[in-house]
Amino acid sequence: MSLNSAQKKAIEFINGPCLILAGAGSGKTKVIINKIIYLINHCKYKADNITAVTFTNKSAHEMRVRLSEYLNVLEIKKIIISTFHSLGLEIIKQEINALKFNSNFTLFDEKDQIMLLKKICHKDKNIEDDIQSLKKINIMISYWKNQFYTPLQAESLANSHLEKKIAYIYKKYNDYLCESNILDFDDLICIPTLLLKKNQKIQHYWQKKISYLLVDEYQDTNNSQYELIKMLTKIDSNFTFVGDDDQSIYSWRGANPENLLLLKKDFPSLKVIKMEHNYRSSGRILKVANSLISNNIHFLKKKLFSNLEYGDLIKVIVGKNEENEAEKIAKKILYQHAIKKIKYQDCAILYRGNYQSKILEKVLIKANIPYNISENSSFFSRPEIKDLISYIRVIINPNDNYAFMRIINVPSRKIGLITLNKLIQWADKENKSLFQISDDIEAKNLLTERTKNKIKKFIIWIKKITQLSYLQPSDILDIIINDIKYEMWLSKILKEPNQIKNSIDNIHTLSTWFKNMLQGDEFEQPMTLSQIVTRMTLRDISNNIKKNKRDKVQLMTLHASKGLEFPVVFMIGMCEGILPNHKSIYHNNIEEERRLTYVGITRAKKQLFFTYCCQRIQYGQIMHMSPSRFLFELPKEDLHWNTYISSVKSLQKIEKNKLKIYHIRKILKQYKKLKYE
Ligand SMILES: Nc1ncnc2c1ncn2[C@@H]1O[C@H](COP(=O)(O)OP(=O)(O)OP(=O)(O)O)[C@@H](O)[C@H]1O
Repeated sequence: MSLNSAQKKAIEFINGPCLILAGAGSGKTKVIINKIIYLINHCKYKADNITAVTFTNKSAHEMRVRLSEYLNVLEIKKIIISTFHSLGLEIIKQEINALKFNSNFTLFDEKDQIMLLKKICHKDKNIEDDIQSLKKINIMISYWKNQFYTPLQAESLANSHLEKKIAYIYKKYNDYLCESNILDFDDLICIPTLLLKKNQKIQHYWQKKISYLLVDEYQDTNNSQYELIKMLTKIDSNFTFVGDDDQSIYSWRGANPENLLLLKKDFPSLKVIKMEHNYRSSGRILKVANSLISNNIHFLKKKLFSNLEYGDLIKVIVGKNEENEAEKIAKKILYQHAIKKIKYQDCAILYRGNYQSKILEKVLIKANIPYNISENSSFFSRPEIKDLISYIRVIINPNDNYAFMRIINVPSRKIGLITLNKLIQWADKENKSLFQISDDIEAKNLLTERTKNKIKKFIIWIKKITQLSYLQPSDILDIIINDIKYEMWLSKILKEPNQIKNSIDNIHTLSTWFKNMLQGDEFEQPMTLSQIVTRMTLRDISNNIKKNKRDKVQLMTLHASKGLEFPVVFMIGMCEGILPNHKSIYHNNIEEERRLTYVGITRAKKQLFFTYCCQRIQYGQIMHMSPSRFLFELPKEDLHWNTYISSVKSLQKIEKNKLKIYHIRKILKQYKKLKYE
């Protein structure tokens, strides 16, 4: 596959800062891969001086795999290919001596953060401590951190009494993290950025080490990530950032598409190269996508074009209610599969929010259509994995209170909440960790001898495991699982045999990952236990679980579909209040919703369907829905608004014509299970 002239230009421009404005499906992955190869083979860059930053761990992995077709494994291992967070972690680890904390720090994920905030807020009667309020506080703290505001600065900038209160919670939260030698995700960017700002020697070292920086999905960088980029580069550095302002869909996570414009200001010699040739979608799909996105304000103009065939009309399917909408989608898929011989796996159903998948799943099961749902929650959110990782966290850092709290009575050691509360109070009062308090439990009079013995037994066991550090990490994990009889515990607390099986499978998967990571593979160096756990907390493992390869329809949110492509795409719930959603309508943030719709449309290669329903049940009430405003922004001549076209009738016609194919009969049976008009 040869490169087009814009792609060539993008690869061969080396001397100076470069921004590639890459439209959807224009081959940006191909360009980044080829640029790395070009840097090494033609420009004599050393592999260990090249750093490529990707948006997810999954894309980092894919990049390594694709590079392995062209470079030798040793060379690939030398290139830093990671997310911003992993890069930050790398800098922290290497520069630990210049920082205030110990090298045995552990990482807090969102659930740990919420638990800590709950504890802090619980003491304050004026602050709500329900999960939604805690999440909002967490977002606020994260926002302040990413703006590099200290709790004091946050307090002085606070506009309301509530914000002042949250700034105070922020201080408590930060103090706790510092005392316990714990970092959260935002720290992984902010700490190295501040360090590089403060310490010129360290900054020069990293600027020299990363003599060529590539950043993918640049439009999704937030303020602190941009600051980190600036610390790692000089005004005339050689770098390539690839982005598409039309695919910026993470403003709710702090992403700032205006960072694209800032680049020109901060790096005046910036060369902007546009890639507008789309290799993915039919001409009609591209026309519709261009037409939609032209309603957004653009600072950097680009217009995608395609040389592929113009393609079929885009269908708008209308259901009476949600179930009927789902049934119509199911029928279309069965029709595509049976008549047009399209594989299930080539069909994707995209939606705005996970809540939309429920009825869809129900109908797909009913219609016997195999499907694969993209799990938004990471593998590490599963309770059994959380438990085991917490065990490892305590073994690495016994003072990690949240991990300690999670495991003290899992499996049950008959150490109840009352005892735990007493331990927490003592720990607070004496400014010690729960482990330290428990280690000194003999001195506490308020507990019975029996309870003390249970705690002592637990502490002795932790100490015993801590001393096994000479063993392989996977063996340590196996010992933990055996010692605590974890599988037996799961079988006891989980009622459904399926659930038990899944959980046990997950534990085995974790154990296998430990073994693999310990040995290293062609892309990764072997790791220590501490490195594995830190990496695992960082990694969105759900992306790396080997997906069942069977032929299945793909269900996922529009956000999760970014970067993917499918021959047939169904965009469902195309109505006001869903896409755009209520919140964006209320906050007048329609442009981001339009970009999200654009991302969805540009996933489709050959066929695109929009669906919506006239009535939905919301909060127990029937709501009358109107079609999404975005549908009216598309060229009329390219849409076919369907009142029901009976795919069943066409199937029956084929039957009548004596095309007695077993396959079609089977599909007809499936059809009949569904209600239809
Ligand atoms: N020069 C080329 N000739 C033919 N096909 C190409 C060329 N460049 C890229 N492609 C193909 O175009 C498709 C889209 O490429 P890719 O997935 O890299 O796009 P992208 O820019 O990352 O898209 P998006 O941002 O929408 O995810 C791929 O199937 C790729 O193989």
